[in-house]
Amino acid sequence: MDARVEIPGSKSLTNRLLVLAALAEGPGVLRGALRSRDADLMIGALRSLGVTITEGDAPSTLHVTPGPLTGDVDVDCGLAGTVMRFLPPVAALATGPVRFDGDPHARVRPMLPVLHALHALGVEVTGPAGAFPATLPFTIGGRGGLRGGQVDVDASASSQFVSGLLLAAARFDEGLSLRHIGTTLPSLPHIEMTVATLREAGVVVDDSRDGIWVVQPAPIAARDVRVEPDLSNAAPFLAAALVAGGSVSIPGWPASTTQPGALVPGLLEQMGGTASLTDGVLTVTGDGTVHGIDVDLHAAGELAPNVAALAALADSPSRLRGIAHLRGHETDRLAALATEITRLGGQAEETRDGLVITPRPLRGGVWRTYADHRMATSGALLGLRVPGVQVEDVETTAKTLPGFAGLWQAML
Ligand SMILES: O=C(O)C1=C[C@@H](OP(=O)(O)O)[C@@H](O)[C@H](O)C1
Ligand SMILES: C=C(OP(=O)(O)O)C(=O)O
Repeated sequence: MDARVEIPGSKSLTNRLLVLAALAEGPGVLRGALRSRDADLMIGALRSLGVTITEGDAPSTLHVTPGPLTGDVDVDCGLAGTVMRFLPPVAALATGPVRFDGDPHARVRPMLPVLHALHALGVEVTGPAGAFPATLPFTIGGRGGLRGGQVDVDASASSQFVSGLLLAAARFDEGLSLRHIGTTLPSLPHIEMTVATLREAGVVVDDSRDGIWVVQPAPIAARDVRVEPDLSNAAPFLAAALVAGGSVSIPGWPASTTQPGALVPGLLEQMGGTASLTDGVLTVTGDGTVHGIDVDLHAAGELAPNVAALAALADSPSRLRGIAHLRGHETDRLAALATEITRLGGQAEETRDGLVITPRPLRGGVWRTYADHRMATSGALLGLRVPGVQVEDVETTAKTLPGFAGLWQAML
């Protein structure tokens, strides 16, 4: 292979910057924004809350004009963790009830810690039949503002509980002092991304103590910002260079970033490739050799499905650790990966906090995707090596990368 692939904007940055633009003190612009199911659900929800969002010269240019946040609206979260975890604190600022729901599987993704935190901060949170909700669906009783203060959150199931509260916190009267009280904390780079985007918008955040974040109340600056490409979505393309042999280049690779996808080049080097960054173009080269890996992915769990697919094609066993929280992702990713790798003749076992994968000769068959975009891209990787792999519902990649199948085809 010798391919160059342009990757659209980062989901995590797009949905943070949309929330901050919606809460800002004036109109702002996002350039290079992702347009995908998750981003469009965020746009739709913010519009229904009273924010004006229009396209500029391209669909990826978004003009955001904040307005008074109005309630008595329904928010469809789809399967987007960023929508279901980032918007309830915003809804608390709206003037009326905001009803949240989503896809069938979204109804089992963990929500309780963020709902508990809002309740502790004085927000009315109700579930069906009046019970306190642990998952979607639920209703946030917006009162047009929130005092804020101190709150404890167990974020061991998802960093997004912390990010969501921090993103809205500058708009609370007293800001927020948030303490994580769980034993583990996944995806720390995503919390650092939240802190960085807040600081770039002029908000003062103190993160000098482990597990404690203090956000000062302040106006959020209106800005004109460019979104980096989604480095986690670059992962399957770069990994393809190892599986098929050859080179894959991604232009627009940032020199420094808070995206956990920054770990991709190093991971692929450990697994047998070489990586170089020249003039903003990241190139990974492989010769068809894939080595097994023993890796703790708690900081970058969203890379685990692609790493697991590579591991199933490797010349030695692999162990993926630190990713128990993947059981609460789009699907139970540990179960899904173990089941699907086994279905193709491989050997993959779940551990308490990850997977052990022992390479075996694989055969073709249907690779089920469980509505999970990263299961789909993982199946595509296996199909580069194993004849007859059929990826079920490849369009599920539209969650963060519509057009994945076309980009993949063009790469080959
Ligand atoms: O804040 C974010 O943008 C994300 C945080 C992470 O969530 P978890 O901490 O729940 O893994 C990550 O897996 C997800 O893809 C995106
Ligand atoms: C976990 C993921 O998504 P979400 O933002 O829905 O949590 C992911 O994209 O891998």
